[in-house]
Amino acid sequence: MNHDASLIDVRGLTKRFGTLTAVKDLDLRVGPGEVYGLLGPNGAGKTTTIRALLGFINPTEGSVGLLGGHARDLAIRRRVGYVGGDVTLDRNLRAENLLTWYADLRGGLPWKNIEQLCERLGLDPSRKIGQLSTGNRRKVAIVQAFMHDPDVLVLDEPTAGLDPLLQRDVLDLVRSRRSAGAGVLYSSHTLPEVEDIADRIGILRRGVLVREDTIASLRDVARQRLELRFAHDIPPGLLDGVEGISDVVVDGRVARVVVDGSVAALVDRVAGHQVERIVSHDDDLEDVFFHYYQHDEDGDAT
Ligand SMILES: Nc1ncnc2c1ncn2[C@@H]1O[C@H](COP(=O)(O)OP(=O)(O)OP(=O)(O)O)[C@@H](O)[C@H]1O
Repeated sequence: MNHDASLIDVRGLTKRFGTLTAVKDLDLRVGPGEVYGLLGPNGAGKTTTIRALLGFINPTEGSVGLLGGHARDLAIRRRVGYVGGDVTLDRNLRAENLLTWYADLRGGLPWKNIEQLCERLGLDPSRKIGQLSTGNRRKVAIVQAFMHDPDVLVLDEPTAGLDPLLQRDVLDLVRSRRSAGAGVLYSSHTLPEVEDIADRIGILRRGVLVREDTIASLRDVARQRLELRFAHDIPPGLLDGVEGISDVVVDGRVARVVVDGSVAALVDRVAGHQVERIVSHDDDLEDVFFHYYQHDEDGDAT
């Protein structure tokens, strides 16, 4: 196992495509045994960062370090596992042939390792890639990324197209590598996907890392949306002036509110009014962005 302080070490990365700055002056480090969630809306620069890190494109400025070297060094590449956002695989190959090819690239691996991973994910490796469903093709990509117990994992939206059970399996695989000391860069659109697994997260917006923090701190800026369903029509004014709630919409027996912080005042107010059901939705990432940007006038990349 590697003992470098940072397994992933991006310094001052800027990538321009013509006049567009896709990533601007990005610093990002991932240490051993750490999962870093890289979040951002479409076009924020996540994939560009990853492509630069893996040496697929050259930085305009700055440097990208992997395992104390560069991804173009084959000895380093062999210790990295990568799942790309777009999985393009040769449709005529059988999954097992493709996986063997990847194993050979990495200096050969026991087929038993690959078989175990396929079993764990419920993938039949004798099928042709072209005959597999989108989710099963993604499993092939996941098997090749994890088959060699990599010291660094770079995962660009790895669970897109997978059902929730498989998403959980993938997260378990990530956890096992983390326990073994690997560093993981995990890009996603959504906070819920990474919040259970990431140790730290960074939010990219228009190529700029506008926030880097632990999940707990980030959650502080997320608000909670509640839907309360009453047994009877809601009395007029019932939800007026409740501390910490806003955006109140009352429609017959249903009220929708946004809660900032504690729900105590709201619960006190509706006590005795026969609330039958309360459904809670945490803010999704876009809402967190929105909320966050209200306090971040300088977070623009351009
Ligand atoms: N090869 C390229 N040539 C020109 N522009 C590019 C190229 N690659 C990316 N871009 C632009 O750079 C910006 C960042 O794109 P990138 O794919 O890194 O975002 P992303 O955060 O991964 O988005 P998504 O979540 O949609 O995959 C976008 O505006 C995109 O159009």
